[in-house]
Amino acid sequence: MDIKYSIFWTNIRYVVKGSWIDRKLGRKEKEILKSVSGRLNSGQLTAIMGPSGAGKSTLLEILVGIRRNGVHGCIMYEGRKEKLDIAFIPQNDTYLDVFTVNETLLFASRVRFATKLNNDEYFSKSLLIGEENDDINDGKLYHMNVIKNVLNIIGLEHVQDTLVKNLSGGQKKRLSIAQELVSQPDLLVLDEPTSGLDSTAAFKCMQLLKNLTEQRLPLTVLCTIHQPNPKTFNLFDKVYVLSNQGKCVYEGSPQHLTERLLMIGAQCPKFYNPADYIIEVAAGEHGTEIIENLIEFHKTETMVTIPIDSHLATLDSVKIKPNFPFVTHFIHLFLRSCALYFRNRLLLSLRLFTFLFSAFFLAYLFGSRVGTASGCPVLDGTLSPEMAEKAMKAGIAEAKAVADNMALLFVSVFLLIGGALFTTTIAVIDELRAFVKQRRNNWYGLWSFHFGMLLSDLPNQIIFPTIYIVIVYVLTNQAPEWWRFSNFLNIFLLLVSIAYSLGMIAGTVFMENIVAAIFCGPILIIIAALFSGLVVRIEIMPKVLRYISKLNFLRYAVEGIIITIYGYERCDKDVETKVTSMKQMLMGLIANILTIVDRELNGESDYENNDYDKSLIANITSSRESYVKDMSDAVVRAIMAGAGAGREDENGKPISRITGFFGVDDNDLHYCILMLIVNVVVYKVLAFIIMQKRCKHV
Ligand SMILES: Nc1ncnc2c1ncn2[C@@H]1O[C@H](COP(=O)(O)OP(=O)(O)OP(=O)(O)O)[C@@H](O)[C@H]1O
Repeated sequence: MDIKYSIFWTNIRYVVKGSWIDRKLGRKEKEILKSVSGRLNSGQLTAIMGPSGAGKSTLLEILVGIRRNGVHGCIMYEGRKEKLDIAFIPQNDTYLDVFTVNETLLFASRVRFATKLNNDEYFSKSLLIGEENDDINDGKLYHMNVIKNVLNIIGLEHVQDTLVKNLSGGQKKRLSIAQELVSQPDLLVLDEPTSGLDSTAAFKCMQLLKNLTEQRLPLTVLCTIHQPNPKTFNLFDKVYVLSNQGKCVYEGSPQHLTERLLMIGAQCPKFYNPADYIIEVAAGEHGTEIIENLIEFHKTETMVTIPIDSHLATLDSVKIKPNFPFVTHFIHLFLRSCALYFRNRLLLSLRLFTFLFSAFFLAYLFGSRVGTASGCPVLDGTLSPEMAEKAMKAGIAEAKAVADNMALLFVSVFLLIGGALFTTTIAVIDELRAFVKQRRNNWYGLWSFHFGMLLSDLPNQIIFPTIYIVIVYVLTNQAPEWWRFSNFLNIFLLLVSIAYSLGMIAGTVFMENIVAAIFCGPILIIIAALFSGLVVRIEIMPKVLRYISKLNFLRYAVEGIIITIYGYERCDKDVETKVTSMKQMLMGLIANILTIVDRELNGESDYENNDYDKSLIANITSSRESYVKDMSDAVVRAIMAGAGAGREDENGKPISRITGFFGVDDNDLHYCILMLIVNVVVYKVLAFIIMQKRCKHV
């Protein structure tokens, strides 16, 4: 067999230190792999075997570079090939269920082909297409040919138009292999490709891999396998067996295994599967001596000989690190995200429900008059005992209506935040799991993935919330001014955009635990609500918490919405005229009363001789003008406050009582919007950074 390259690992130790809490609790570090060495030759089908928990998957992940922390020893490469393209297929591969087999492969072929074109140094025509169809300039034809050939090799032609979610377990495993084959990696690494398959399906899967190493592709395959049946076991060119102590007990061909066992004095019983026997030995079922002997034998045998003219380097340095073509990948990923968006019926229905159905329902529930409540004084401009009674009742009714409207606005805030946050969390987890594997296998980069997803979700972030806001604003008769509507809409769109980023962050941080990711949503919303001034007024918060509330995007959204709806002269001229007229009437009334008192007092002789009364009269007379004005202003304000609606600004203009209740005034609006924009940018950048960091370590 022509060996083009080898990968060898020497004295690999893997130590798990445990978390900070583990260390504090005195839990010791755990050595999972204890100085294991071995070799992988190109063009061969190699299996790592061993009892459960021996460290098979761990070794595999160390070799492909997924696990780095706690790894000691070295992994080297020797051969003439400059660069090595390694594809890793995890045990539980992730699929985008809503695509067909053909679509899945077409996407894989397109993005990987674009990468190859962008990295000339390792571009070569696909060996998967025949001579007659090798026109790589005819993109569509090229991909069709690649897919046709891969499907033929893998044996999935008959299900090419089947949705991935409808494939059997074995077919899914084949699809995983097919996705990687379109780009012809040099080394295909698979963690338990036969798990969940019956022995016939497992044999077929391994036979396929064996054929790949022998036939049309110059492929090398390394995989882990549990307990292959004899037929499957004999397919391997080499098996590498780990003991339950994390040490290698055998490295060599399956056919030589019984011979080796004999050499150390152990005998595989007749009619017994040698694979089963060596696993029993490795698990310690036949005593420790036999294991020790096998380990010793392997140690003396593992003498790595390197040809003088070979290219020797660390495996890391020869792994391909391609430059990704951003624009091409962005287009493919954008189109894929759009297709995912529309094919994911559950999410689409959830979004439609959140934004459309609930808009009509809330408008119906709150009624068409709820938005007309302005929180302004409801005095009728006359001064009479009946008026005071009427004003009191009207004021209370106004206060209740305003409270209803506030409830509607806040339900809308939480509905739109929740809708964006939850659906994004679910969608991100789905796409991110696929991304991690595909990124690891050099399909495409984070930038194109992130922006493709971001852009494909823009309609969701703009169109649905806009429809919701239009329906609610119009049907509940909110203030009929264009600028108020557009401000209101903008604030909600900014809010949805922030919620989208939060959903991304929650989905990214907890991508391995969907329950935790979903649970994060309500927690985030509750914390934001607590510091928004909605649940607890900012004024009564302890000073430290007041500062914290300044970091809260929801505070700016709530204040912005209140000013937009109730600020900026929401109380119209009519209200102002009525209040002024009432004040004047009251002024006249008080002035008349005082004049009567004045005259009465002057007519009494006693008062002429009494110094106290004289000064009283003088006081009343001299300060009458301002006194009467202040008095009437105070009485009208008291009526307004007592009636539960409306108040005055420092210039005596009537304003909605809601802005006062929340301690905001008109000048804060631009600041609120600015802060919301800042929050949008901060959360978007944060989502990207977290995604970058998170995907690096998965
Ligand atoms: N990060 C970790 N922290 C603690 N223990 C770990 C960690 N990773 C792996 N282990 C332990 O290392 C051992 C080997 O795990 P590994 O998954 O490699 O076994 P395996 O041979 O592939 O088993 P199986 O065949 O059951 O999949 C197990 O005991 C596992 O619990």
